[in-house]
Amino acid sequence: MRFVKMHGLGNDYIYVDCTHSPPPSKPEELSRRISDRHFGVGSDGLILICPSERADVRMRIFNADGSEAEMCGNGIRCLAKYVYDHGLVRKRSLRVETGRGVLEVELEVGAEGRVERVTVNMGPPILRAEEIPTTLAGEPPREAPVTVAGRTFAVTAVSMGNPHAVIYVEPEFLKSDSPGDAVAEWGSRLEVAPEFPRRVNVHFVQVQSPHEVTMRTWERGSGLTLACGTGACAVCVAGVVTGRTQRRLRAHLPGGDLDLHWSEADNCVYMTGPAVEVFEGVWPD
Ligand SMILES: N[C@H](CCC[C@H](N)C(=O)O)C(=O)O
Repeated sequence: MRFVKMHGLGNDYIYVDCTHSPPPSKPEELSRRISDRHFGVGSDGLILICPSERADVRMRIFNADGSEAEMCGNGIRCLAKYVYDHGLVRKRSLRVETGRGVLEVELEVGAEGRVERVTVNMGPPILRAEEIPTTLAGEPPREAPVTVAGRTFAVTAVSMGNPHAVIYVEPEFLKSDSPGDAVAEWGSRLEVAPEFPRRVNVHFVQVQSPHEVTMRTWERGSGLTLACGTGACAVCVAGVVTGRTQRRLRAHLPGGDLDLHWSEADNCVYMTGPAVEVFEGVWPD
């Protein structure tokens, strides 16, 4: 099976072009095996590029643990780059079918004729607790207490098609060495908190200014990642509903920066960032 390795700010996935060949029979199992960073290729998960009857192309995304997610922000930017650069769809405005519906994507093509940066209309945030889903109260739940292993966190919950828990922290919490990694220790516990019946992506955020944050992520189904596109969108929304940051936001993630805008005009969240193709390979069938 031919694959392409791509990443968005170091959030790396294995991409399989299924537009002219049948998809893998067991994508959940394939994602677990191919994502393993020692016994497989190594990635945060698997993304299938599929035909669509509603859009130019369809994206299916599987986390490293094999669970299928509704949406992936870094993934959709790379998928759009792939279909343009590889000549599948030579348009600079694309429509991509995802688990949360059809999304509009705008491509920025560089001097060599390849896509370098992508802007995605990620759609409106989902704020009703039962749609996130969460048992926390609020629309959305704002800085609501969630206790895991005896420690209570103030959680703002938002969905971008997939569920997100946003927690504002002091700078030292984000350091990955002092001692051990608090993001991994507490993110892994919060991921499976009973308040989130479908688990949750967990983001720890330090506010620099009303237009700038630093964040680190523990992803549902993949653990620590260098960036999370839907998570950065959720952080943009959480900042507005908690009054901590503005509708235009730059998020500094370990893998780099994303620019977010939660538009007042259409209630949609726009995300802009890079997409990189690293190498092609063949996985034994
Ligand atoms: N782990 C996520 C899917 C990947 C999202 C992330 N990589 C992004 O860039 O949005 C979930 O289970 O909802």
